[in-house]
Amino acid sequence: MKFYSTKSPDQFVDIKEAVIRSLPADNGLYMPEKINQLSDEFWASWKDMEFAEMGAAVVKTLFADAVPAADLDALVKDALNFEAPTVQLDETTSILELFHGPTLAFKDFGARFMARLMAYLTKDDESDLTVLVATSGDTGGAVADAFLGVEGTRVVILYPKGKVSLLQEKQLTALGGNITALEIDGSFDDCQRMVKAAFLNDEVNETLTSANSINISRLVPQMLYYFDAVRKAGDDLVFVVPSGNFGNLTAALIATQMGMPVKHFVAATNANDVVPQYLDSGDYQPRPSVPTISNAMDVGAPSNFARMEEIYGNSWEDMKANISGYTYNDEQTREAIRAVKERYGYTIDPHGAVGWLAAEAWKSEHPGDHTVILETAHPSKFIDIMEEELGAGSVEIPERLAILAEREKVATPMAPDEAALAEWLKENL
Ligand SMILES: N[C@@H](CCOP(=O)(O)O)C(=O)O
Repeated sequence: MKFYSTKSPDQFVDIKEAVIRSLPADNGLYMPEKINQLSDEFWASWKDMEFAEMGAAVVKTLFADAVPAADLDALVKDALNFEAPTVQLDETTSILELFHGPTLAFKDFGARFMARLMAYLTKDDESDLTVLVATSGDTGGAVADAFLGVEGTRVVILYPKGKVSLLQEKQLTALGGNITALEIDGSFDDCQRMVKAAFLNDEVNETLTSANSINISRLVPQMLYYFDAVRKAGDDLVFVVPSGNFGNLTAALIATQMGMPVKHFVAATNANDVVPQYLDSGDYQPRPSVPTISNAMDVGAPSNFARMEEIYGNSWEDMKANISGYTYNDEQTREAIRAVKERYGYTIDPHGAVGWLAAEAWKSEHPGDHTVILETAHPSKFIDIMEEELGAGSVEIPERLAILAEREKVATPMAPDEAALAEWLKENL
């Protein structure tokens, strides 16, 4: 199995180049040369397998001979040591809880697998690896946790000053060791732009690798919880995906290309609604992001839109036949947090609340459809918002997060400037 850049479909690289280099020199995104179909044998037994076993079967099919099957098997099973349970709110509404990993967000699936795959692919290399990552809230914490203490690696996290929650910030800045945080005086888009510029800068990119969803290996394990939900709840589901950089939805699209049955996808966004607007108009206009209470989705130029276009052969009509977009503001999100609690007794985080609103909107137009809302992070990560809406003490903070809350924040301030990052990398790597 080889990989090509969305901007150079005739040039191929091997898995090591795709995963470690992460961003092609032409600034496209890597895609597998071919999406392999799951076999009849898989479909005959997938419902009887353990989660990690089924996940390993899917990953082995997608990556084919790029990594020996026994090694991939071990990597996936070691990474996926937690579940993605489904909670049914009513007959047509389920929540897919993706926050049971170590940092309480869906990013743990991708980050844990990616860290293990990178270690495997570079085991014979002499030079150290610098993992550069931009975050609007959850990715940074998951990547830091996945690489913490891993010898020969250093993680450098860029996050937008004042635009992540207090507990998310502690996950980025309080671990110490091989984790360094850069606090950028700008937006997530500035962080993402600075990271991409560093990859294209030959003076600093030698040992850099990306842990954002521009890295194809981040997306692969994110397919697996969709498969799990389908095998538990049926093949006519409508997945409602709270979206920012669109890696989560892109992973689901790759899963459908491998043969996973699904009825429809709903992309739910906050005010950063570039993709829903595209789905409405056919006109893609990335623009600077605005801060919201569902901060992990504050993305104005979603990286994975290029992969989505590739999957649909640049056809707006085909994309909108499979994906519908809905968008909500903060006031509506706050109301939804209260409504879900009152109606179902369920505590939903601001990102899931945006998803719930979109699910309600979809069902008002398609009564009877079974919507599965991806709950991308644990509500305690947004404790201030949750307590404003549901009252003090309404959400318990799991111990692994509470411990970090007590630690000191350590971050280096930086201007939202590509040259400043390049200078810092030259001095510090
Ligand atoms: N939503 C993300 C932003 C980065 O997206 P990624 O999926 O490309 O890592 C976050 O929480 O940091």
